Amino acid sequence: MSLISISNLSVRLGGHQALSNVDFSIEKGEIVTLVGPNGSGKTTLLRSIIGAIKPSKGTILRDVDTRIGYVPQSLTIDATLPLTVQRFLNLPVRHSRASINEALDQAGADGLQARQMSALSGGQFQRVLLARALLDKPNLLILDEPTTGLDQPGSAALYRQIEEVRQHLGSAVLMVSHELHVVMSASDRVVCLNGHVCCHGAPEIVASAPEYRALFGSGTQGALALYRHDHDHHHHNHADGSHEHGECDHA
Ligand SMILES: Nc1ncnc2c1ncn2[C@@H]1O[C@H](COP(=O)(O)OP(=O)(O)OP(=O)(O)O)[C@@H](O)[C@H]1O
Repeated sequence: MSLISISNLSVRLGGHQALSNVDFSIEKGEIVTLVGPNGSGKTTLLRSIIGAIKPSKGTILRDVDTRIGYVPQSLTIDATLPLTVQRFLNLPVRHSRASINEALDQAGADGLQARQMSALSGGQFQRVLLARALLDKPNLLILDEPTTGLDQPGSAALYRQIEEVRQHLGSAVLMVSHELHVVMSASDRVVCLNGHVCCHGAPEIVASAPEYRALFGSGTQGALALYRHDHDHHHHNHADGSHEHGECDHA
């Protein structure tokens, strides 16, 4: 059975239709990247998978063996609140010192135990979030734009760390990424979301799809298009929210 198997998922948030009729699954050990413009429902899909958002329609099935580790897009910690890394990793559930040390080590954040959360650099903070996600030895690691706020070298280093973790744990990885080289080189599958699944498949198949090109284009313009998502394809049946793969239904 798939680690996660989603069918016909629709989510409404405060009167807004965030997701419509999404089918999606993730298998053991695979790396799946979610791409899509801002507001396209990527975080909503991830939060639905971890059970933080209740779907208005559809089903999300988890294999009994599925253990999820989740790294959120951002986490605000009150800077006036004294909170060491060690204590943060013991919330809400206490873990042994050995497990905490091991998780920090795997996340490349060894030695930060006694530091204040509010005093960490962006890269260290993301690594501590990664360590927290590793505490329960997940076989599915879910990361929502893990390199947000990091510069290029910091971001490359974090992706290397994630790859190391994946090899060590043999876990599947589901992540949102805006970084083209990561999407293209490090994913088994790419899912392009825009309220519905626009397009999905192996990176090279998705890359040749008009929907993907509308997102990525080429060069700098392509990187910008990722955020703009010039939508030059037609959505048949979009008004009723039905699923549409267009010319990219190769998966
Ligand atoms: N609590 C809420 N109430 C109403 N609308 C919401 C709520 N949370 C999210 N939305 C809307 O749902 C849509 C999907 O949001 P989501 O955060 O999933 O997008 P995203 O693809 O992760 O975006 P980004 O790339 O900017 O992180 C957006 O239009 C957003 O404004």
